[in-house]
Amino acid sequence: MPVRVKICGIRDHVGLDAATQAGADWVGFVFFSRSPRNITAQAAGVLARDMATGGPERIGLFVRPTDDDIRRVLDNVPLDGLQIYDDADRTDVIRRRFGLPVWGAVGIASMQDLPETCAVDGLVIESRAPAGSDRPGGNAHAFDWTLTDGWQAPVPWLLAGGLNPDNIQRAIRQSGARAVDVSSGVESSPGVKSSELIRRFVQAARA
Ligand SMILES: O=C(O)c1ccccc1NCC(=O)[C@H](O)[C@H](O)COP(=O)(O)O
Repeated sequence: MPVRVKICGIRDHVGLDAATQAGADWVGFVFFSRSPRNITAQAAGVLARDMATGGPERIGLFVRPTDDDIRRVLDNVPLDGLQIYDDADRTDVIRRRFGLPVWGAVGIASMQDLPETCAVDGLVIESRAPAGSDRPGGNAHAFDWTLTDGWQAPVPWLLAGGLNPDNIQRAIRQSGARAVDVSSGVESSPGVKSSELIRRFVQAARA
């Protein structure tokens, strides 16, 4: 089974088309106002509805969302899953309330941070936000990939944080990941996706 790839922080057709053509498994829309990748529900709705069946699945990212935050997005955007930050206690409730698969994002600094159990459908394992960052993800910040090598993950998981076309093969080798998630590493500037970097990233991840 080839390594599965998520291209996160899609904001326009350039990024979406590049991710689709490269054969990405998922694309992510970030609903977090402090992110350079923030997208409105209206704009994400246009992109998400334009996507052909059989292409990438559509994941919505939220940081400590209220039910209303999620509902407002779902009223406009057909999503296939939710990725939740900083709200481990509520992920199970969110999952049952909205009837969609939920991934929990976990920032790790040491092996002790790797969950042994969880009430989500998937985990996004990424580095803890560096000091001074005002967002829990999308920081282009990598962690020691060997930490996950040999980890008995309770559910399928994605490796994230600081990945790019030049380090992805080493990251996969060292971490044992079978799915990966990238945002900053396929951008020409914060929030602006590069078709060429997306193509190179997916190709390298699957090589
Ligand atoms: O991208 C953001 O700005 C962001 C803001 C708040 C929560 C999550 C965010 N991004 C998540 C991702 O793009 C990925 O899941 C992951 O963090 C990889 O990011 P990067 O290190 O930029 O590749």
